[in-house]
Amino acid sequence: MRKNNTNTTTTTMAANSWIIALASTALITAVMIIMMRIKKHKRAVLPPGPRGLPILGNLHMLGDLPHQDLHKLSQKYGPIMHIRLGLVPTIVVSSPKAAELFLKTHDLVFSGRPSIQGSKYISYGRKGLAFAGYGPYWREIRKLCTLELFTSAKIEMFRAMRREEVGGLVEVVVVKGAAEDRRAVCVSEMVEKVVEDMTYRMVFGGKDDRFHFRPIINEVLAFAGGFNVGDYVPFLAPFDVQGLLPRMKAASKNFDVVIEKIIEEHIKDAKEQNGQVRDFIDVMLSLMESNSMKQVQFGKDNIKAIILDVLGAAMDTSVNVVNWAFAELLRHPKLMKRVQDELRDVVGMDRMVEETDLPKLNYLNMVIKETMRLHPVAPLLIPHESTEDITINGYFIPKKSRVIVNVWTIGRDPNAWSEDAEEFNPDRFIGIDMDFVGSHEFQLIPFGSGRRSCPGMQLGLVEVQLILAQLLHCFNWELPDGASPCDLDMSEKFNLTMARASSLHCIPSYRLNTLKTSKTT
Ligand code: HEM
Repeated sequence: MRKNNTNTTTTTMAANSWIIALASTALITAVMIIMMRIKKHKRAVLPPGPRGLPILGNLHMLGDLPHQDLHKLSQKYGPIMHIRLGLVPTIVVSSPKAAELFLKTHDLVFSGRPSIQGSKYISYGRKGLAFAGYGPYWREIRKLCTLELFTSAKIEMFRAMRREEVGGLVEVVVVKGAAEDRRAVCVSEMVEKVVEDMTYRMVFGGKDDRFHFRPIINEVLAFAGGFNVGDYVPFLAPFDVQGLLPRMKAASKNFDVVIEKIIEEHIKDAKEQNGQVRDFIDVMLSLMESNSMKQVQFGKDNIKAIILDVLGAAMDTSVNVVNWAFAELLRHPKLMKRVQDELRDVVGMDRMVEETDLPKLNYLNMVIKETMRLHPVAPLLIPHESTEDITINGYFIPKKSRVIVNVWTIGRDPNAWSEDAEEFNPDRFIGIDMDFVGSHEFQLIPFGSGRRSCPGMQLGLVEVQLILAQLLHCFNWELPDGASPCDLDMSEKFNLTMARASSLHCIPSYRLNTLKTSKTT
């Protein structure tokens, strides 16, 4: 008995020594790993930046126009700057060279998107594209969008629809007599309406009274672009100090009710259509039925989230480019005349512009580039997030840092654009082969660049070119009440996208020899 007890005690002691030895080894390894990380971090310093407050960090330094506040800070701290938004380390990138490092050289590391509190409402729990984190899900959805929705074939498929809608825009101005009576019209409202209608027809196959998606799109953009304290100071999230959540919940519920009905109608109609695809919903429903996605269980929520992304991404962006270009041309009547002279030479005065004319309108295309340089519609892109620790130019950037690329500053960089960078001068593009995604030393990137760049760029550009060309070809425009072009208000309003703070009102007068619209040609 005693012997037995002694044996058990010896076995227990041996087991204990093993446990102690293992625990000590684990502890020493853990301490060594931590020491190595500390050492690594000590060697690599964070990029320079302003000191922040406890908890809030630098949030208090950002006002209604955060791109301008960040611009001023970057003038002091340089093109790779570190700030803290609440508890979140944030890197602000503000020069073409720095943008190339983040969006090209190390694109893979910076292709993440931060998870935001509102994603439950604005993207059905990150089931769309724009707010999905980097990984197999995002890759599969991105492939769907680029191969099935925003292809050249789809852009072509909707050409007749765009012709009809933009032709209708001209008719409204003429038929309502504004051009004849020399009455001012609200150009911003007209452009917003035509882009909305084109988007609805492309996504849903029609436009009807149920589609009042503008309010939810505004809420989505406000939530995604606004600086929601809960996203930066997680322990404050449950308190919703800015009162954003109830607004968001209501908007997303309204959207869901309408979109559910529209999808159900499409499912019913599909049976009678014999598989004929009319719009984006049809495309996605056929993918849902074929069950062909490898990584993704593709269901109705995925379709809804993608639709919400497309509406958010397509409606405000093109409208803002047209509005800013129109405003710059009103401010520079000589440049407006050059665009109109080009239209007269290329298209003639006996017919309206067709999409086949667009590639020949070189000067108009330079005007659009110059507009997007000075007035990028997403001045801070959509925030990116680093997916691992990385050291760039000797600066340590921790995993899960938010990365903001200030395209607004890049478009004004005097080293890239010379001393007249603040001037609106489309001629600066003469003889320079520069695309919109950084082909020329990353100077012009209004659609971003790399993996997360805009997949709808071609579609957006066609819409912008067509609307601008048609409005400038069919009408001469002047400001009402004898206002001087240099008095035109050019203030900005930030809501993830950057709109004009005030609407554009101007007086049209008809320019073509005959009234040939979509109905008569
Ligand atoms: C002139 C019009 C447009 C401009 C200036 C524009 C600009 C942008 C920008 C700056 C981004 C973010 C890039 C980044 O974070 O690095 C983006 C993303 C996106 N855009 Fe556009 N866009 C336009 C039109 C469109 C259109 C017409 C569509 C679809 C019909 C679209 C769909 C998207 C989507 C889905 C994303 C998210 C991509 C992702 O996260 O993978 N955009 N766009």
